[in-house]
Amino acid sequence: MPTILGQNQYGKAENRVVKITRDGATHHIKDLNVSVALSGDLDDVHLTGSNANCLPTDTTKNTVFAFAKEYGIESAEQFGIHLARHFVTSQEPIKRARIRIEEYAWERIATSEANSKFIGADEVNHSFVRKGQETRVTQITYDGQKWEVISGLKDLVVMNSTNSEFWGYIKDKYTTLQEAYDRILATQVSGRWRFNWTDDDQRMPNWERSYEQTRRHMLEAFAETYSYSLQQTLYQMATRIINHRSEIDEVRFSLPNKHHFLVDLEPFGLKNDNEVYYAADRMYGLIEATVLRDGATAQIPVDMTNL
Ligand SMILES: O=c1[nH]c(=O)c2[nH]c(=O)[nH]c2[nH]1
Repeated sequence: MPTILGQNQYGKAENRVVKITRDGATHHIKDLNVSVALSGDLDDVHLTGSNANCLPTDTTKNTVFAFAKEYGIESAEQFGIHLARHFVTSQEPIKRARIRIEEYAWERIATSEANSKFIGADEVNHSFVRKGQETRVTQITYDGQKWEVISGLKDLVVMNSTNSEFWGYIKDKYTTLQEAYDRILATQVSGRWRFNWTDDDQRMPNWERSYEQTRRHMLEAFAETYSYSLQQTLYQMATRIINHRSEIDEVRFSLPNKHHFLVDLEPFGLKNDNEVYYAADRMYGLIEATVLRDGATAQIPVDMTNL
């Protein structure tokens, strides 16, 4: 039976491009998920095996990253228009381009140190929290005598666009990782903290205020720590909470290292001066640890933060 080729389109979907613009110490982020779909005179590609009219999806991906460097990302609309026009006007067989873009918004982390020095203090300029509320969680256990309250949050995404290094690690025959002296540090925080309130006769913490302040100390520690590893940042975040919140004795974090890889733009004659990154969603390093007040015993289950 003869068949007829109907609607068809192709391209690279979900190009996760992160562009950092450095205005002195003040950094600006554009974080996009760009999907390219091209169509046109592509019958032969499907019907005969000739790829003469096929611009590789790999090329569409490279174009997204190269354009981020060459022309910047003023807005998702401007960037999409530019890409669509490029594909349609530069390749004769390509008659239509559809560019879909999701943009992830970031806000600066306002640390009290930065606020006290007014905006412009270093800490606030390169530390970001992704817009959209995290999920706040709690678990209460009562056996008729003792209470256990473990609270926390998940899906709070944060990024430092500088002040992060990673070097001096073990190198064996399988190690290919290059040492990094200025990298992006980003993670999606899942954390739990255990209250030392265990008894109806004790005064209860103000749970709402405790959450707000714990979150604030955690974010401030993330923003203010000059990091040599995500492990070190984790320890600082947890320690800051324990040092400032007397109602909390134990903190556990599960921090995926949301890797941002510098894109090699040399093949296109472009220099990538720590500006254009590929945000990988997997694989990811997963850094987990419990930090305890001196004398406290660990009770937060090891895999609780990983839910
Ligand atoms: O902060 C980091 N900790 C690691 O343990 C690690 N391992 C790795 O490859 N990159 C990183 N980064």
